[in-house]
Amino acid sequence: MKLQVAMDVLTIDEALALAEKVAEHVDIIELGTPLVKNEGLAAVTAIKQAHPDKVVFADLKTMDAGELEAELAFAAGADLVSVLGGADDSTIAGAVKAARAHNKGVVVDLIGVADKVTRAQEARALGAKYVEFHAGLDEQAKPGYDLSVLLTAGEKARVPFSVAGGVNAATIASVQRAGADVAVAGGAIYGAADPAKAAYELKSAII
Ligand SMILES: O=C([C@H](O)CO)[C@H](O)[C@H](O)COP(=O)(O)O
Repeated sequence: MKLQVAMDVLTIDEALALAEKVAEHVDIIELGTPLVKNEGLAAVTAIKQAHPDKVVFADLKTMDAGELEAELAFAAGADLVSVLGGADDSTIAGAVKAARAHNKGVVVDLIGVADKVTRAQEARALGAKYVEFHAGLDEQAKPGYDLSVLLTAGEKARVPFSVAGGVNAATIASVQRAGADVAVAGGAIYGAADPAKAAYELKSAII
């Protein structure tokens, strides 16, 4: 299982500083949606230039104009882009078309999708490299939030998948047991007193 750091910081300088600290411990560096909205695709270019050996994930959460948005991000240096599972099939297919033209990939993010298992299988059939079983920051903040719901759905879908939703040192082993291909950790890394140590510990917990 790979480890992805989700950089939910707001500036290119903060992102470069964080990536510098954690890159050696992670496989995939994600530019969080707030960062891309705040700084634009220049943030993607800056991170890819600083870390050309890492897979760079632009968390665009595209909902429309799939081919155009994906094309822009791949041209800026992204290796992976996210499209929302709630988008029309044609939006996912458009992003996949752009990905194939660049030999890159599309991750379909199932945040907010009610039937995640069915949509995961549909997204995969549309050409997604993998799907993300994801509970966003707002959903995580609700009382009774439970990561295991995502893990159960991921196991059931039988497609390549990542898991994002407050993954931390206490839960990453369960993410791997569920069969995830990628564990995504944001707050557990960028919110730690020592992000490098946190990333190292998460990576070390992966067998
Ligand atoms: O995608 C995310 C969220 O929608 C804000 O952009 C997060 O990066 C993702 O949830 C992972 O972060 P944590 O939940 O803090 O691990």
